[in-house]
Formats: sequence, structure tokens, C-alpha cells
Amino acid sequence: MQPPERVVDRGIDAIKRYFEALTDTEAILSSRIQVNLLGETEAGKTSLSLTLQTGRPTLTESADRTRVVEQRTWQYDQDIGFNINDFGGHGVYKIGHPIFISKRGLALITFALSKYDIENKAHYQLYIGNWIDKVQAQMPGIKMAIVGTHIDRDETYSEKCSIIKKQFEDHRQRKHKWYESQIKSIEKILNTDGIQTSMLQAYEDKKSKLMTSQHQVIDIHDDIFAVSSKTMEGIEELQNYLTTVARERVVVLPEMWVDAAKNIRIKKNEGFDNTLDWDKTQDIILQSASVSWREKNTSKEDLDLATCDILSFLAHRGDIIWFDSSPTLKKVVFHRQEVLTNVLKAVLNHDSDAVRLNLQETMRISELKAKKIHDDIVSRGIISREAMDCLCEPFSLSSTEADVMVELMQKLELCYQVQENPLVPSSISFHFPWLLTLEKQPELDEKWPGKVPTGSIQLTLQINFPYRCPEGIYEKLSVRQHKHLGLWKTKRIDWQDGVYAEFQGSQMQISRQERHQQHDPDISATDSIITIAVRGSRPKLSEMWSVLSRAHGDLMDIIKEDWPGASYDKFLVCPHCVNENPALFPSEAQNEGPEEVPSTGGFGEMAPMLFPGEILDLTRLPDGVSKPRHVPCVNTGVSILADLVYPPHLTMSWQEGVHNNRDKLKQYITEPCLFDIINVFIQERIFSYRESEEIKESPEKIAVFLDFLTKTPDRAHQILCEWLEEQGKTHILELIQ
Ligand SMILES: Nc1nc2c(ncn2[C@@H]2O[C@H](COP(=O)(O)OP(=O)(O)OP(=O)(O)O)[C@@H](O)[C@H]2O)c(=O)[nH]1
Repeated sequence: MQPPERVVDRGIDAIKRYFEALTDTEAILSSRIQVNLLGETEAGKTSLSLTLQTGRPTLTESADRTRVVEQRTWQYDQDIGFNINDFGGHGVYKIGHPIFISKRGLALITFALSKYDIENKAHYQLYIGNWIDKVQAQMPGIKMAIVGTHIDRDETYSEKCSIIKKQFEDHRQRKHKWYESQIKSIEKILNTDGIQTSMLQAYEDKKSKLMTSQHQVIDIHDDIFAVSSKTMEGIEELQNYLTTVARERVVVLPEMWVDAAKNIRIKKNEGFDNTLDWDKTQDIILQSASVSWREKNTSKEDLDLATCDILSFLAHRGDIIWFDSSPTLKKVVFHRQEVLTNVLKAVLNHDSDAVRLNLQETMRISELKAKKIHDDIVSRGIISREAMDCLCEPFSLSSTEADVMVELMQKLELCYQVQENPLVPSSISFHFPWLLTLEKQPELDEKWPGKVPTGSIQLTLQINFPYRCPEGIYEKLSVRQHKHLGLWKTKRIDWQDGVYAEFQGSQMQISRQERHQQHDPDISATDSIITIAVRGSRPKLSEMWSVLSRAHGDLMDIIKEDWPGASYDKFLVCPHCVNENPALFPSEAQNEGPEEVPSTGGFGEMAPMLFPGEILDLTRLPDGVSKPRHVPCVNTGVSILADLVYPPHLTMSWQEGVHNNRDKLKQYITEPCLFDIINVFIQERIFSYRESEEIKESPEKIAVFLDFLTKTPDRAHQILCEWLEEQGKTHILELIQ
């Protein structure tokens, strides 16, 4: 209760300021809970939100599918209030939730009981299951409840609710079982005799991650609330639940904080300003403070700190949207969330005709130019600064607000900024992967052919998301690559489901695929796969690993930030299998249509060998485990060089290998063989004549040769390996490789 969690998160100074504020103003018991109404269209969300707000039966005339989020408040009593977020069916909700939903809020999964057909198994997944999975993945631990509306239209609602409860229990069990089967399959691998000790840690990490997720409680209220916004039946039970939760979460706040929140709400209801700037916000805070507080906190710094304390608390609770992550964003408070959603909706509009209309209405430009701008937006996902201003025009944003919106879109990683013409500083445009509809361009078949070109190697990481990829992960990953690629914009090619990029010495392709799984004919689930592949030549291997590890790190960070509860599995695909079987990575044409695949992410009949992707998380191998030089490909029995499966810091370098096998090499390399090698090295200008003589004249010829060898560049090692292979001296090759 005291101090609130958010204050504690901000550290000891914030706690001190909180208690100081309490000495100057009264302590108020307060609870304001954010209630998020989620669900399919026509679920009855708006009617329920209005009914809760007014306390009277209220029905909307019809559903409003264009709404992103509408906010209402319901004041239960002096201490307890609710901020209700009523989410609509507009596509922007996909990115909207993390901005609008507070982890401390409540999510009500709403559906119309009258439409729910218990005979139709797909209904559970559509109306309830998918929503639970989504919320759970995005905000693990958030309190949830299921609410069935329209009971006045359904006499059998109570029997239906008992069946839905059972379906919900099955859903919980299914999730549990999925984790269990994944854990079992790892345990099976762990119990296999031949498992590489170096691989053990990666499998153990994978298992423990799965076990944590499995035990994550789905905090959902056991009963299903059945309500009618027409007759008010069941509304009281729902209200009681909400107020009980609110009472459990009462906190003690300084009166000035409560007053500041109230005054911000008044500004919101007045609806004059799109946003509150820093000065206006501080005026509100000063108005809310007592004389004694004002006398004690006279400096600008005192007021700035108090402003941040209060805004941070209110943003965490879901009263306002405020980001303190950049100096520009910090200065603006989004107290009317609809302003932000409307701008996002205008910019991220997938309706091509609406975009065209908007451009024609607001821009005084030729039809030809409008067409080009329109095509850029709807197919290439590119919005010029000029077009951005015009899309925002209907909202009468000030220039600061427009700048803030643009910065916010970049901060949220909805887009990245590109200067299209290096000579024209104003030729700025914003690239939104969300808007891309372009198919893969044919020129990419040349740059990235289906089969790995001779002389190249491919490192491949696959991340499999069972039951659909959480929305926006791929797009955000694509945007995040810009910070590594920024300077080489021309080397990046984007299409709807992928991005190709060229780095110095290597190429990368990130792509996504969807695969339908038909475990149960009634429940069609879709698995998603994000593949990060890097190609290059062997000498560039270490750079290739850096590129792969960086993209992997980006993806893991995004999952941690936005979808901490998402289930996924990651694998490093055996480079040998990739090389042998280009069909493992089907071209776009082959991607069409549903395809049945095993949940391990296999590829039809011949599944590639998959190594645990957790290898990429290892910073070092466990104590006592020596770095591997080779790993077996179980599929083919071929021995693969470990540096194709492990990042360089985890593998044994060839020099370490030579050192470790020194005694055996001294035994196997005969004098004539040594002389032949020396000749090759002289021809290749690796050894000088003097060096070769030094070796030949030494009583410990082989030992001296090996010492010389480990000091030579990698090229010498490569030449030696090739020569040994040509000569069929595989017993030496294996020790040296
Ligand atoms: N009889 C009856 N009709 C309801 C009830 N709740 C909503 N409706 C009607 O169902 C339709 C959809 O209701 P809304 O509240 O707009 O649904 P929504 O979930 O907000 O819909 P979207 O805007 O598409 O997200 C409207 O015609 C409402 O009048 C209810 O409990 N009983």
C-alpha cells in the first residue's frame, strides 16, 4: 500500500520524495484500476463499458469497427475508480495494446454468449482462446476474466457457461501438455548416450525456460461472468468483482497526486488540447500542491522531479500515456489517448482507398504525385515527411506535436527514418514494415539463390512460435535492423515477409513463414517461423556469427520487451543439411497454402538436424567441458566442424586443436610426409627457406614444425587441410582440422 510499487521501482530518492509529499499534503487511499475490454467485434464491449460508466442499461446502436480504443471512466466511490479501455476492431489494435494496456490493469475477454455455438469447436478459440493466449503472451501475470454478454438473448446461457468453463479448462490443460511434451523431448535428448557434453548446457537452459513458462499461472477468474447490458442482469456481480480487485490494490497517495490526476482528467474531458506540454503539466501539478509543499520545493529541479514522479505513476496506472525514454517525448503528455490512436490509425491505415482519399483531400498536389505517394505507402510502406504531415493534417497537430508523433513512431519501432537522397537533407522518409505489401522481388533470386552457392556457407537460426507469431515481432525486428544497416541503406531490400541485407563480406536474410497445423480438424492452428540466415565464405565465418548473434539478440530483446510470455522454440539448423538440401528453405512459390509440419519445425520427410538455439545464449561452456572441434550431424552421420554450429568463442580454434593433439600428431606425421608439407608451404610462400631449414635440421622436427604451424595465418591451415585431403591422409586431417 505504501509506497506504491511504481514509486519503489524508481528508487530510493523517489521513495524519499513520496514520503516528503505525504508530510505536506494529506494521505489519500486511492485505487484506480485500468479495465481493458478485449474481444471480437460485436462482442458488446462498448455497451458494457457505457453500462458500467453510467450505471444504467445502455446499448450502442451498432458496432463501431473503426474504433481503436475509447476511454471512459467509472467512479465507484471517492476512493475507487476505473479507467475503462474499450478496444475496437481496427487493425491498429495490434500494435496498440502494449501502448495502452498497463500490466497492472485488468483484461476482460468479452464475447456475445448469444452468438457462441458450443457445437462449433472453433468458437472457443476465436472468441476466447486466442485472446487469452495473446494477452498472456504479452502481459504474463495480468489479471483476466471472461465476460459473456447478450444473456437477455439467450435462455440457455447458464448451461453454455458451464460448457465454456470446461473448454477453458481444456485450453489450460492443452497449454500445460504442450509444455510437458516439449520438456519430455528435451529430456529424451538429454538421456541420449552420444550427446555432446558441450551441448548439454544449451539443452538444460532450454528445459528450464520451458519449465518456468509451464508454471506461469494463468491468472484468470474461475467463473465466467454472464451479463446483459440491456437488462443489467449479471452486471452487479461483475461490478463486485471489479471493486474487490480495486480494494485489494488500494494504495496511499499524497493528496497532491490525487488532485493532479483529477485535474488532468478534467483537461481530458474538456478536450481542448491534443496533448499537455511540460509547462501546462507543471501548472496543473503546482495548482494541486499545498502551499507548504510549494514553499519547500522552489527550484526548477524539485518541480521537474515531482512532475516525473507523478507522471510515471499515472502512466503506469494507465491514466495517461507518457514516455520518459527520450528528452523530446518526455515533454509531452498524452492525456487524451484517442489523439494518439487516431494519428496511428491514419498513418497505419491498410485501407488503400482511404489513404488515397485522405491524400487527395489534404494535399494540394498533382494527381501524378499523389499516386506516387500513395503507391509508396501502400506497397513499399514508405511515407515521406510531406505525406506524413498530410496524413496528420486532420488532427490539427502543432509542429511540436507532429515532431513528437514522428519520434514516438520511431521509438515504438513502427518505422525507421531514411534520408532518401544524401544531397537533399529534407528528403526524409519513414519506412513502415507494417505497411509493406510488396512481394519478393525477382532480383533477390540472384542475390540469394535457393541453393547455397558453392564456396559459401549458411548459418541458419529458426524461431518457431507455436500457434501464430505474436503480432509485430517480425516488423519490429525488421525496424531494429536499421540501426546496423543505416549507413548502407542501399544494401537492404524489403518485401512483405522478409528483408535481405548485405554487410561487408556477408549477406543476411530474415524471413517469416506461416504453417497451418491440423492436429484437430476443428481447430486450425497456425505456427509461425522466423528464420534468420547468414551467408558468406569460410574466412568470413567469424563476422557471419556476429551478424547472426546480433539479429538473434535483437529478436530476444523484442520478445522480452513486448511478449515476455510468448512460447517459442529456437534451433540452429545443421549447416550440412542446409547445404545438402535446398528444399529445406522453400521459395515463396512453395510457401503458398497450408502445409503439415512436425512441431519441431521439421520440413516434410527429410527433417534437418536441429541443434538447440540456446547455444547462442551461452557465453561460455560449463566448467570442465572442453570446446568441441567437431559435432556429428545425426541425420547423415557426417562430422561437421563445430564452428559452423557454435559461435567462435565456444569452439576450439584449429591452433588449440593442434596443441591438444600434439602427441598424436608427432606420432602420425612421418618425416617424408613432413618434408612434403614443408615443400608445399615453401611453394605457397608460407615458410621461408631459412624457416624450412630450421625445421629440417632440428632433432625435434615435428614439434618445431607444429610450433611454426600454429603461428602461421589461417590460410596456411586451410592449405594444409586441403593437401592432406588430396593425399588421403585423413587420420592426420582429423587431428589438425
Ligand atoms: N440484447 C443485447 N444487445 C447487446 C448487448 N450488448 C451489446 N448489444 C448489441 O450488440 C451490438 C454490438 O454491441 P457493441 O457494444 O457495439 O459491441 P462492440 O464489442 O463494442 O463492437 P465493436 O465496436 O465491433 O468492437 C449492438 O447492436 C448492441 O446494441 C446485450 O447485452 N444485449
